[in-house]
Amino acid sequence: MDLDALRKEIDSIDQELLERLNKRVQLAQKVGHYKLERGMEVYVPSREEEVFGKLTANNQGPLPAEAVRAIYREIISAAISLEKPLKVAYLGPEATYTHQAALKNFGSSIPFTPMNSVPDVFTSVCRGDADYGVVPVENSTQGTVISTLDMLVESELTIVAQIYLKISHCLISQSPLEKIKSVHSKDNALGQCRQWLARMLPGVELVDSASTAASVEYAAKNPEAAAIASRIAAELYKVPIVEENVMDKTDNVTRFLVIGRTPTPLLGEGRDKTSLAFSLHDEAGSLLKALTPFSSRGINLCKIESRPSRRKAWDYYFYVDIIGHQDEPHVKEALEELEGICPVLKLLGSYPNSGL
Ligand SMILES: C=C(O[C@@H]1C=C(C(=O)O)C=C[C@H]1O)C(=O)O
Repeated sequence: MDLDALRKEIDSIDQELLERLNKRVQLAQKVGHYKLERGMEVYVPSREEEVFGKLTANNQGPLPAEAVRAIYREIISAAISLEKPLKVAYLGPEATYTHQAALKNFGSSIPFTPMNSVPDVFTSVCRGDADYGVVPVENSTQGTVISTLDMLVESELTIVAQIYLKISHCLISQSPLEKIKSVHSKDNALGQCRQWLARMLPGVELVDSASTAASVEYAAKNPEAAAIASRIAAELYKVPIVEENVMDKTDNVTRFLVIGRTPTPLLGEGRDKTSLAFSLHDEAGSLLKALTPFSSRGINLCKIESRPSRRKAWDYYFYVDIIGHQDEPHVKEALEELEGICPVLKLLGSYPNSGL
């Protein structure tokens, strides 16, 4: 085999690819002008999903589907940044899992701004300081991020996309296991490692922090403290990893939401999800009545949970995710019917049911 000849061929393909990529980006810029002139959003998650879907369906290999998606994520990220400089706020500081989710969704050409709390992310998008926000919403082991659900009902923003991220926690500290006096992390992350902590560090104080990355910053300054966070956070804040994979379940996944001001257009073919919240009258059968508009139309419910409404004691909001888009006639009809049944109904957004 002639190594030089193979490399020459690679160089020539790279040149071709680069020319084609620049051509592609120029077309995206034209689309960008069209959208900006009409006040349309530049970032369109449903169109991106269509692009990813076509590419992975037509992919002949040997590139695996995830690699095709990752490559195109970066191409589209660069295209968007040439259409309009987008600003994305996320639950920071740098190197939180939310930061990693933001990168997975928007690619590395988009500038990200860390915020101190979930409500601050919402405020930043509401005020127009950021175009989009990224927040965690639920973890497969530990459940809901309450502040996100509360903010979704309170704010006028809409969910425009979702992101799933595999979460592998590390115990991070300057001290070995036997010298650790306290373990710090976000409450949801501590919960994901509860059994491991009870087994390996019984009796050690567990302290809630604003974020996983903030707990590593704390462990950098306090030698007897440990943090639970990602490998990336340990590397960024230069604190040693004492133990990897300290979460109780290895298939530990967190779902994040991208929030924005304008709804995402329909993708279709059962590939959309809609999130909503409603309250009920205090009477027998009211939950059954509220779910019938969906079941009678064959609309699949993929999540339901309840939280205190904060309006009055023992009044609840039910958070429901359904398969379908609010612009589809059968979903629209179900929502209209539901409006007549529930004292409060709030649509939280329709968006592509993807992001894996
Ligand atoms: C070019 C567009 O704008 C953005 C860039 C896309 C792309 O590069 O394929 C796809 C969707 C949008 O987020 C578009 O809307 O088609």
